[in-house]
Amino acid sequence: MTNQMPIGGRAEILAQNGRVPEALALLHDAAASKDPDACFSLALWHLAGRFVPRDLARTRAYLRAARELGDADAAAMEIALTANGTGAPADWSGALRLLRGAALRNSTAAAELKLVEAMDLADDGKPTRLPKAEQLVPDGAVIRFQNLLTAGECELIAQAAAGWLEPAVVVDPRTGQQVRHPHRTSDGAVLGPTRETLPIRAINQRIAAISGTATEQGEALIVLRYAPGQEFRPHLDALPNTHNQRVITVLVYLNDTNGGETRFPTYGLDVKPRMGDAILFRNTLPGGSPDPRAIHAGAPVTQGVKWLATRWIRARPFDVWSGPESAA
Ligand SMILES: O=C(O)CCC(=O)C(=O)O
Ligand SMILES: [Fe+2]
Repeated sequence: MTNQMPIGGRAEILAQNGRVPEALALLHDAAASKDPDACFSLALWHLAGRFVPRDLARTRAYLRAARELGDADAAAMEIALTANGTGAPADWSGALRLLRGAALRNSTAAAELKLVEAMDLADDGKPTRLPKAEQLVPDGAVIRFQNLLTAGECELIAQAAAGWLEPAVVVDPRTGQQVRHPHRTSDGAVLGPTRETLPIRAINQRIAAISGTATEQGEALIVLRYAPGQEFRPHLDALPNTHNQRVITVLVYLNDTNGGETRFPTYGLDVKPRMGDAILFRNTLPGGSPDPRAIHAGAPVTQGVKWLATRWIRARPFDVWSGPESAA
């Protein structure tokens, strides 16, 4: 039986049973005989620092090897890490070259390439034009950018997230069990650096551009899906204790929604979700402490679903790899 299991799975079981040297020998031998699954497993272990020390340069080398041996998942991850600068300086044009290669063999990559080629981008993948900012409240505390994303871009983000959605959960302090969060009842998916396909990278750079921030200040893009009745109750996005505060939030609506308005009680403002529109607001006062006026909520959806992408932007570059409180 076990021999039918991909080599990565076999190595995983060995390593979990404390037989790490055997697991590594198995993977290294298989990688030397050009097994793509062994190369991909070694890439992931070095990326996560699982069973081996973390080593991003090795991650990149093993991803390249797995891609050259025909592994489509490795190819996708290599493209993402090339563009976002994980393991080597960010290289948009190198990533685009890899995507052009992948698009010849893979329909997902081909669809991504088509979307990226339709964008007006500079050589570093940054946008050359932006929609104009529209102040929704007199002091400019909430700003809207209509049609920041195209319908095709919205659809791609929702599709990319669909496979990773999980219910928002918290740990019940009494039982230690994970339970659904009554405060935020939607399902969510985190599109972190390994899932940052080129369209998503370009969109993250667009969000950075409208907010006047560096792309590296953004946390991973989060996609939320609300079913009828689901909501995000009034809250502040700023964190209670942090050295690197969430200064700005950008929300992008991925579809037209019935109900599900983003509500700002301080301003008596309800923003109706319209596909492709983004809103931006500040979460902190000039001194850096949380601004209570930024309280907001996602009202319950009345019919159909609401798809939303959220980018929380920190005061300084934010390294998703070394934990929420670390600043690069
Ligand atoms: O669903 C909404 O409109 C609000 C979402 C939100 O507040 C957030 O993602 O931080
Ligand atoms: Fe929020």
